[in-house]
Amino acid sequence: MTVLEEILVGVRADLAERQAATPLEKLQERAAQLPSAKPAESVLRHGDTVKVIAEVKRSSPSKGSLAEISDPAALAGEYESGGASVISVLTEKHRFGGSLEDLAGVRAAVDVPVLRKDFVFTSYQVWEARATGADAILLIVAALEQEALVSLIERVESLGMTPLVEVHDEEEVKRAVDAGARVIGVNARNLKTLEVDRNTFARLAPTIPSGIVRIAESGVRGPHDVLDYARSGAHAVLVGESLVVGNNPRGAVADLVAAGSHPALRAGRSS
Ligand SMILES: O=P(O)(O)OC[C@@H](O)[C@@H](O)c1c[nH]c2ccccc12
Repeated sequence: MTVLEEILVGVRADLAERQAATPLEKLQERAAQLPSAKPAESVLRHGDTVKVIAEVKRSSPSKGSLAEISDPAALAGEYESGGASVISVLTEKHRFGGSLEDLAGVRAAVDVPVLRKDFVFTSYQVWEARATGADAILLIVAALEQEALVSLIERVESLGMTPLVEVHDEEEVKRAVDAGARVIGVNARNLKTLEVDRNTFARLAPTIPSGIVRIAESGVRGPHDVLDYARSGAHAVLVGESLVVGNNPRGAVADLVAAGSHPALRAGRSS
C-alpha cells in the first residue's frame, strides 16, 4: 500500500463516524446560516506579488510530530499579521493531528480566506468544510477518479468556495485542467512515497495553461525558496513545516511575504 492509500483508510473510517453523528441536512442548515465564502482565487491571483498560504500543521507522515500547537487560532492570527493571504488548516486526524475544530477556531480568528486541507473524496466533506466556514478546499488529483474530481470541483464552486486542485506530475496537470481547475497546486512532495523534489514546480509550471493560478506547495524552507518558486512563475506558495517549527511564525511569514514582493520579480511574471 502507498502512504496515500494508508491515509485514505483512516480518513474513510473517520468520515463514516462523522456521517453517522451528523446528517448531511444538519451541515446544509449550518452552511445556510453562514456568510458566503470569501473569494480565495482572486486574492491569490491579485497583483504581481507572490502570495503566502500559511498552514496550521501539527504533524506529518514523513516527520511525525512537528510542533505542539495548543492554540491554532492564535497561530493563524500570527500568520495573518505576518501578511499571509490565505490560511490552510489540516483537518486530517491520524497522520496530521488536525480536526474540524481547528478549522472552526481559525475561521473565527482571521479575516483572510481559510482553506480546508484534507483528503476529500465525497461531497459530504465539501459540505463539512462550508458548514465550518472554509472558503477553499484542497482536492488531490492522485486520490480521485476523474469523474469524482469533476463533480467535486462543481460541488465546491456551487457552494461559492475555491477548489485548489493538487497535482504532482504532467498527467495529473492534464486531468486537473480537463476537469476545469482554475487554481492548481503543484505539490513538491509525492504523496505515494513522501519524497520532496523542489524541481517539480519548475518542471510542471510551463504545462499549466496561463490564466490558471499556480501554487507551489511544500518544501519551502525560507525566503530563498520563495524566490526560486517565484522565478518559475508561482502566484503563491503553500508553507507549513518551516513556519510551525520556529518560535516566530509571524516573522517567518513576513520574511516570505517580503521575498515574494521583491521588485525584481515583478517584470518576470506575465500572468
Ligand atoms: O510542510 P511543508 O513542506 O511546508 O508543506 C506544506 C503543504 O504543502 C503540505 O502540508 C501538503 C501539500 N499537499 C498536501 C496534501 C495533504 C496533506 C498535506 C499536504
